[in-house]
Amino acid sequence: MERLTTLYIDKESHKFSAAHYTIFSATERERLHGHNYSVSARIVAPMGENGFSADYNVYKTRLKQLCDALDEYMLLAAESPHQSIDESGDYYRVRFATDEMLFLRRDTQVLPIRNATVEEFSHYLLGRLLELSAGEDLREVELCVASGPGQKGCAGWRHDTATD
Ligand SMILES: Nc1nc2c(c(=O)[nH]1)N=C([C@H](O)[C@H](O)COP(=O)(O)OP(=O)(O)OP(=O)(O)O)CN2
Repeated sequence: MERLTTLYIDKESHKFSAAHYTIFSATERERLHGHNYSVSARIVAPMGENGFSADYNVYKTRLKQLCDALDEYMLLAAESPHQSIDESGDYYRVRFATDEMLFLRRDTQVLPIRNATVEEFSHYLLGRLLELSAGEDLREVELCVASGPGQKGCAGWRHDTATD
């Protein structure tokens, strides 16, 4: 029987501070505000002969890199059905219901997500982590994003054995 191991990576340094607003409907959104988000991961991989599975330092480095790419930005959801985002010189011009908002482009990340929520951030970051980990023998990855203590969203991936 194959031996599998689960690695948990939950480091205080895996965090990003960002501004956002959650969109609830075509006419309702939160006010702009910020969170200190923290990112953690669970990785299932086969045990090697020498009692070592996947090198967690590799995944720590990647998670840090992903957090740094979002740190101290305004995060906008490009795929929201309720807002439009256009480039206007140095700014992104965002239209939501009757609101028009300008954000400096250099302070802003426009992400391929439908809402600026912990669940969408977790799916986005999981996708990015899997891209960085392509070709590695991983069986499951779960990535969680917390907007504060006690509230988080997680996205999961499982190796598709049908394609082996
Ligand atoms: N399913 C989700 N629901 C909500 C999300 C989310 O990402 N996914 N996000 C928010 C808000 O952006 C944000 O979390 C504000 O939350 P709130 O609980 O009001 O404030 P705090 O984070 O400061 O938490 P406290 O419990 O008040 O300390 C809302 N919903």
